[in-house]
Formats: sequence, structure tokens, C-alpha cells
Amino acid sequence: MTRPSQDTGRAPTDAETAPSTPAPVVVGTPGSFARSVLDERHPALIERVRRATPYPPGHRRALDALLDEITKGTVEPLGPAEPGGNLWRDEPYYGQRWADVPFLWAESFFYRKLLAALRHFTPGAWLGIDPFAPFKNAELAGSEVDDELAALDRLPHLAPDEQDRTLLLSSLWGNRADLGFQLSAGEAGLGDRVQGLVVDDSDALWDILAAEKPGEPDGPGKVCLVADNAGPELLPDLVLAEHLLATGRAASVVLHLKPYPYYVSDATTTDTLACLDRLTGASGRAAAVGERLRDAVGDGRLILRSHPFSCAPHSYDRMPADLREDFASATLTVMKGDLNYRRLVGDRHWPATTPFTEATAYFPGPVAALRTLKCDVVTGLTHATLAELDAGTESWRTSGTHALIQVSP
Ligand SMILES: O=P(O)(O)OC[C@@]1(O)O[C@H](CO)[C@@H](O)[C@@H]1O
Repeated sequence: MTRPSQDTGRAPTDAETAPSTPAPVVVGTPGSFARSVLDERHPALIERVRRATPYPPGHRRALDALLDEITKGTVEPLGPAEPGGNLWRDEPYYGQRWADVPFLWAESFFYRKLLAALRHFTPGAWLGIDPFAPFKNAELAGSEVDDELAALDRLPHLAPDEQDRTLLLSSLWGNRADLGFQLSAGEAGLGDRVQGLVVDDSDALWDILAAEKPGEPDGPGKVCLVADNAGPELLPDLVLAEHLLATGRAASVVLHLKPYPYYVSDATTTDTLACLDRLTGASGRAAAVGERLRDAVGDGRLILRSHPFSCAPHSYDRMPADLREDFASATLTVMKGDLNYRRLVGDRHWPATTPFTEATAYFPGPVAALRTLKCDVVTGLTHATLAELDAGTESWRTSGTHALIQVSP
């Protein structure tokens, strides 16, 4: 029954009764981005994983079964003996077609099932083995990383505000180093970066982080940096973290990592230690930054945290109290990457001009998003920017050629 409005006694309009948040993105029909991830990216990934490591017959059969399930079957729960499987027991999607469940949930569960197939959590010889390590290691060892590290030697020749901007943009564009996304790009490779950002709130970001603020004699506070991909993304994130510490923008940085391998390239503690080794094993400024980061871990100014919610199939509006407390007590939380963006604003069909501040209103403190655009979800665009983007290349939302820096103070 339609209830009359309390103020006027009249029946509410459609707009007044409409839910304030749009519908979640579901995997959906062929042709959608979400469906292409399930139909193309995940099967290709299973094949890559199978080829990268000499898995024994049981593992290979389990990979076959997973491929079969995601391409032909319905969502099946984890096996009864799977360690930690109880965390996934009460999910509402078992027995449904993969195409019919929320995209965010489907992807997360796919990665969890992949780890189960490879006995990642099962005591024994394969416990804790990262199936994505061969890709991550090759990328970290690559000559492109050598070039990026060598470029750090030029940094002191820049003015301080240019140093800030260079390191911020390097962390932002590092987000293209995402092997899942590169799998979808295929042989054509990644398109060129577009000059300029679709939203650039970097001034607001630096204002929040200003080293000396009138009326705040306590000095800098804590910055939470919610990491995304390992290797070529995590390196500039770590360099940025060191810059925030060295320039007095942060007294401490909490680096949020994944507790286990996830979304192919997502950074774990192991990946972070590998990056520190890569830095200290370089020469010049990169090595010095690496040493300072090691010291910062040692004296508690760089804190590595891996909360289980970092691999949860939910948006951050469902974060548990201890994580909320961490973000609430930070001067700024910086969310890196596309998946964190989806989880921050909610993986929903937002009109692209919905204010970012509105979509993140629940967040317990100032929050910034640094992200290259690799999925359909976006908020905070002006009508003019949206019109311009829609008039240009069709795939601006998903091609990783566009990027944004958004801040909700
Ligand atoms: O979070 P990241 O590494 O920037 O990107 C993750 C991603 O590659 O995976 C998802 C689809 O599988 C999308 O959110 C995006 O395309």
C-alpha cells in the first residue's frame, strides 16, 4: 500500500519512494563487463595458473571441476572439510546460476574456490603457496621496474610540490599493474593513458595531509593506505608512504594488505617484503628509500595489517568495528585501485554524476580514492565530463586508460 507523506498527507511520488541506493551490479547477460570477467577472464586465469606451477593430479582435477562449475554449473558451496569454510556457509547464493549473483560476490567466491582447489588453506605440502606468485615474481623482476626505480634519482631535482605530484601520480597509474585486467586486455595490450584525470581532487588530499595545520599542535597523524596490486603498483605506493613519513604528512602509515592471495595480483605481506628487497637491492635513491622503509617497519611507523575483511565479498559499508575504528582514527584513508573503489562506493549502478561524497557518506573519516577506471562503476563526474567521455572512446569506463583522484573530506 502507498503510504501518504507525513508532511503533506499526499501520496509520495516515485522519486520519493525510490530506494536511495541503486541496484547492485550482477554478473548478468553476455556482453556486460561483469559477465566477460566470469566467462573469459576467470577461465583464462585457471589455464594460466595450471601452466605456471606443476600441480599434482588432485589439484588439476579440482581446477577442471572449478572450470566446469563456473562455465556450466550453479554456485556450489566449499567442501565440508575446507579450512575456514564456515565463514562462507551462510551465503545466500548457493544453487543459483553464477550469472544471477552479485558481481562482487561472484568474483570473491571464485578466488576463494580457486584457493580451495589448490589446497592453499589445507595443512600439507601446498599450504600457503600463492598460485599467482610466478606472475608476481616475473613482474617484479622486470626491466620496467628497473626503469621506475632509477627514475627516483631525478626526484630531488624537482620542486617540493612537483615531488608530491609525481609520487602521487606514480602511485595512481601504478594501478594499471593488475594482471587480471591485463589478461582481459589480451595481446592488444593496454591502451595509452589519457592525459589529465577525469576527477582530480589532489589539492584536497594534500590539504588534509598538510604537515602543519593551524590549531593542531599535535602534529601529523596516521594515514591508512589500503593497497591493491603487488609489484609495480605496490612499489610506488611504498615510495609514497615513505614520502608522507619523511615530509611530516604522516606520523605513521598503516598499509592494509590482503591476508591471502586474491584477484591475481593483490598485495600480501610476502609481496610487500619482496618489494622492500627489490628497493634495497637497487641503487641510488631507491635503495635509500628501501632502507628507510625497513627502518619504519622496524620502529612501528609503517604498520602492515591484513584484516580478513580485505578479502570479503562486501562493500566497506559492512566493515567490522575494528576496521572502522582504524579508518576513523586516520587523518586520511587512501583506497587504491578499482576493486577497492567498487567496495568503497558500493558495486552498484550509480549514475556517474552521483557525488562521491554521497556514495561514501557512511565512511568513518576522510577518504581518498586513487584508481584507474577498469569497471563500469564510477561516481563524482561532472555532467560536462561525462558528456565528453561518452562522446569519445566507448570503453573509457573499463579500459584502464582513464584515472581519477577523489576525496571526501
Ligand atoms: O582492483 P584493481 O586491481 O584495480 O582491478 C581489479 C579488476 O581488474 O578486477 C575487477 C574485475 O575482475 C575490476 O574491479 C577490475 O577490472
